[in-house]
Amino acid sequence: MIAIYPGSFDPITLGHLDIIERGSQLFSQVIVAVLRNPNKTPLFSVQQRLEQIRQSTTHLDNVEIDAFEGLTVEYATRSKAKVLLRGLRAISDFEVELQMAHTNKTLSTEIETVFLATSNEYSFLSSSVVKEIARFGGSINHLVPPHVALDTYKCFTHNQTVSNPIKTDTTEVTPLNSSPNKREM
Ligand SMILES: Nc1ncnc2c1ncn2[C@@H]1O[C@H](COP(=O)(O)OP(=O)(O)OP(=O)(O)O)[C@@H](O)[C@H]1O
Ligand SMILES: CC(C)(COP(=O)(O)O)[C@@H](O)C(=O)NCCC(=O)NCCS
Ligand SMILES: [Mg+2]
Repeated sequence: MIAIYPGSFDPITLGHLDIIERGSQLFSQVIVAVLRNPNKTPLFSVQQRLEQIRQSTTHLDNVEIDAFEGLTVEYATRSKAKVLLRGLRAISDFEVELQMAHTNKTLSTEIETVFLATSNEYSFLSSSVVKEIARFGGSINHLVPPHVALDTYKCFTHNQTVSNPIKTDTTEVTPLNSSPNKREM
């Protein structure tokens, strides 16, 4: 059975990756689908996000990456998917997700929404949190894959003084204000 995992993924986090990995154990194929949303101003272009997700999921044979516009259920029907996979972190997610699931059911009775509960260690984690931390020079190495950390730091370097240049070829990426000399007490 094919499942779509739709979302913004701006950028992909370890929380998303956890849902993708667990979903890939449950379904024959998982399509991670980035919504082309003209109403949002994302940090990363759709193309960048697709590449970030692709690099994060090379170890998963039955995971595909795609972008779509319009209604998710219509995209799911075109893709021959029967399931929309979504993650739940908290009650706040539940309210929004339940409304979305019910709305989608009115649009297509064929497609079911399946929720996976977040893993404990990622229950606080969102793309917004990652961007907020990176914007202020904090470390996001424990929150996103290394190449995504690098991309994200780069986005925020143009208007900041970087005392520790970001490494480009390692798995540990240096946050903007990680130098103790730069820290103001
Ligand atoms: N840490 C996480 N654990 C489980 N599910 C998650 C986690 N982060 C996001 N999700 C789920 O992934 C799907 C796509 O979410 P989305 O792209 O909005 O990410 P987000 O982290 O919520 O970003 P934003 O802060 O921009 O809303 C949603 O179903 C969301 O509930
Ligand atoms: C893309 C998404 C799944 C939400 O993703 P998000 O959790 O990243 O905000 C939702 O906004 C969506 O399905 N948008 C496409 C339009 C649509 O199908 N709307 C009806 C369901 S509310
Ligand atoms: Mg969200």
